[in-house]
Amino acid sequence: MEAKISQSLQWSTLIDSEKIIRKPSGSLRFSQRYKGQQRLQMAEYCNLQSRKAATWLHRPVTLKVSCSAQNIPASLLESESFPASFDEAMILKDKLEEIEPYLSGRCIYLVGMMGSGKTTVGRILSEALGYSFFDSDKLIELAVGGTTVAEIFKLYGESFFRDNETEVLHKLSSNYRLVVSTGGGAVIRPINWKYMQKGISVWLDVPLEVLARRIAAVGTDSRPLLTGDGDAYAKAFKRLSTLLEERGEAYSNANARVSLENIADKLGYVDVCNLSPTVIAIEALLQIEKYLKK
Ligand SMILES: Nc1ncnc2c1ncn2[C@@H]1O[C@H](COP(=O)(O)OP(=O)(O)O)[C@@H](O)[C@H]1O
Ligand SMILES: O=C(O)C1=C[C@@H](OP(=O)(O)O)[C@@H](O)[C@H](O)C1
Repeated sequence: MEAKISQSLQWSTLIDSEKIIRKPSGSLRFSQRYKGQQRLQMAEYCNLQSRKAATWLHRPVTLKVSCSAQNIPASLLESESFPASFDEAMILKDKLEEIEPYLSGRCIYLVGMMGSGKTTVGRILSEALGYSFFDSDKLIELAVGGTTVAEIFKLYGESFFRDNETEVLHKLSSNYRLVVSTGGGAVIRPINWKYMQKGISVWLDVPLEVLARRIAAVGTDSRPLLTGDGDAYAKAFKRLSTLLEERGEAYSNANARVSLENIADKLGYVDVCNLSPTVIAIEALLQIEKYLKK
């Protein structure tokens, strides 16, 4: 595992606050899981960061979302905050500074299965970039007079929902500096890709068991394609696996892929559930950078 991490120097920049504790003296204490070469890489990285950001306080950092965009109702501008650890937020900002000039204001579209974290990670990215955040489902709900996604499916059917989804993506595509969390099924229509191609698409690739666990935890009421009787986890898992079979190829059209399994592997984690949304956002930026430099 250590060999893998030392091979990938860029991963020394992914620092989990659970593993590194900053002492009041400014020195760093590592958990038992970090050894040898890994510790050296992280210490180097942290020292560099400390010099760069000497005025930062050692406390959780809240990245605030700031929003404004053309043709989009003010009521839909998101204002939620998401707390990140000091180290994670610092690394995210640092990476952003590097790649922002190459983005040239292009929108970022997050695609992926239901529960993959498009909304959670999207908010973090938008806030750090100073971009506006939009959840396409919310825009569809507004377009249908405030009707929820679940009600739209029930009252008008899926194809009506999909037509509205396409229309929303069309409208969004004329904007700049947006991060958009798309619905899990947006990838199935080629026309939607045509609109998303004006920006950069990022696939959040999350193992099925994790998706099912997250969805079972919050319930399936707001996700009409997953509703039904029985155990919430088993039901979500079964339905999601069918959907993933149908859509797997479509997701891989995205410009960048963020695989939680790859991140966990590179960081030496056994369980992908230990990956914070900010760490996932950092990996998204690394993959966007890779795409931009191709
Ligand atoms: N990295 C993460 N670790 C733990 N829980 C997460 C993570 N990312 C998202 N979640 C949780 O999973 C659920 C679905 O996330 P969400 O961002 O709404 O996904 P999507 O927009 O892709 O449907 C939410 O309850 C959210 O809090
Ligand atoms: O996968 C899908 O087909 C859907 C995903 C949902 O969005 P999230 O991915 O944000 O849950 C929502 O658009 C609708 O329930 C259909």
